[in-house]
Amino acid sequence: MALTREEVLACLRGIDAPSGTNIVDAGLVRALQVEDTSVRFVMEVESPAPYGEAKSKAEDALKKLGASAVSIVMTAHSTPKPPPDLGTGRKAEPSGPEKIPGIDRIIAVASGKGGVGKSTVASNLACALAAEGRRVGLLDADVYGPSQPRMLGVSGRPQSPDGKIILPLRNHGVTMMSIGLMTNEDQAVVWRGPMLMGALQQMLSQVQWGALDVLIVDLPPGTGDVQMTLAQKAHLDGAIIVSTPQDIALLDARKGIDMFNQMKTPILGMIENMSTHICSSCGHEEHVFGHGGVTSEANKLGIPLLAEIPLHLDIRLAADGGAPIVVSKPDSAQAKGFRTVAKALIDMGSA
Ligand SMILES: Nc1ncnc2c1ncn2[C@@H]1O[C@H](COP(=O)(O)OP(=O)(O)OP(=O)(O)O)[C@@H](O)[C@H]1O
Repeated sequence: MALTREEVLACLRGIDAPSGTNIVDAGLVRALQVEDTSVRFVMEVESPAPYGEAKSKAEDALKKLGASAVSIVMTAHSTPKPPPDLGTGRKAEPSGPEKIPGIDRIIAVASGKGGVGKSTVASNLACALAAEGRRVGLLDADVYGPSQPRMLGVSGRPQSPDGKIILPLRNHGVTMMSIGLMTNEDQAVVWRGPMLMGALQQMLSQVQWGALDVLIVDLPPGTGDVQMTLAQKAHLDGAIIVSTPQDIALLDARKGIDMFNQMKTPILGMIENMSTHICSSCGHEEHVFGHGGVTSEANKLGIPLLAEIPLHLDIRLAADGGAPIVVSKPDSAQAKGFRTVAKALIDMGSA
């Protein structure tokens, strides 16, 4: 049976940190994501060794509670190649949402569920906006599955000449930074500063973005701490919600919309991804995940439907190959939806 965030937190309150306080109240549980029976979170610790026992107890307790998959990532010092000093390793200081100097607008690309194509949409939108002449940044804030380095075809570690400012990477006209570029490839998150949330804030303020018309932020799926932190720390000009048409994805998308409404972030629109499938050999059209679900949901909620993006092999191959479809086949029917959204955002004054 699906677990709720409250059940998971209550369960984790039964696990003590070495200080004697339980790991939730000790502030160690961060970026908690509960999806059906899968639970993921980050334990923010200075050094992992003393917390190993608490981690395994938490895993056992969550499995007993009914979790089918548990992923707990400890933030810790990376030994072989320390990333640049991102500051003092302090907690994000409490402050309200702020405009980031040099960045005119910030748009979050979000989804309720993982795997619906949020990162594919974010990278194609960023490249399509760049092709329209906009100055575009892309921040990959998906701490669990950073995929933008692969999608934009960039690799290598960002340089930090003075140990403070981080120089982002650039490809296809897009300036990009990803948490994935600051970690070792086989580790989900290893951060020198102990605070993941502080790290997100620092990515916004210490990365040398230059002057941008728009920064696109690729969020982790769901409605967790990263989303909240972003909305609290940065002035978000709008959110785009990506969903596949089937009910279960829409149900989660609705939660995302609710969260943005509560945070007073305007929803610019929804995108239905994997809308129709056209067979690349025979041209037959079929609706793998149903069709029109997002359109009717958007109508119901009074939110614009920005595009219906087909499920097409070329979109996946382009994303995996490091040159999104709007770059590799800009005139194709598969690229059209993304390019239309980019133009619409510019027309609305949102990008
Ligand atoms: N319209 C599409 N046609 C074909 N393949 C697609 C399409 N959209 C996304 N994909 C593929 O589906 C997979 C998941 O997409 P993506 O990583 O963008 O999802 P996501 O929502 O960002 O997932 P997560 O949040 O879990 O990282 C990728 O392999 C991507 O290439």
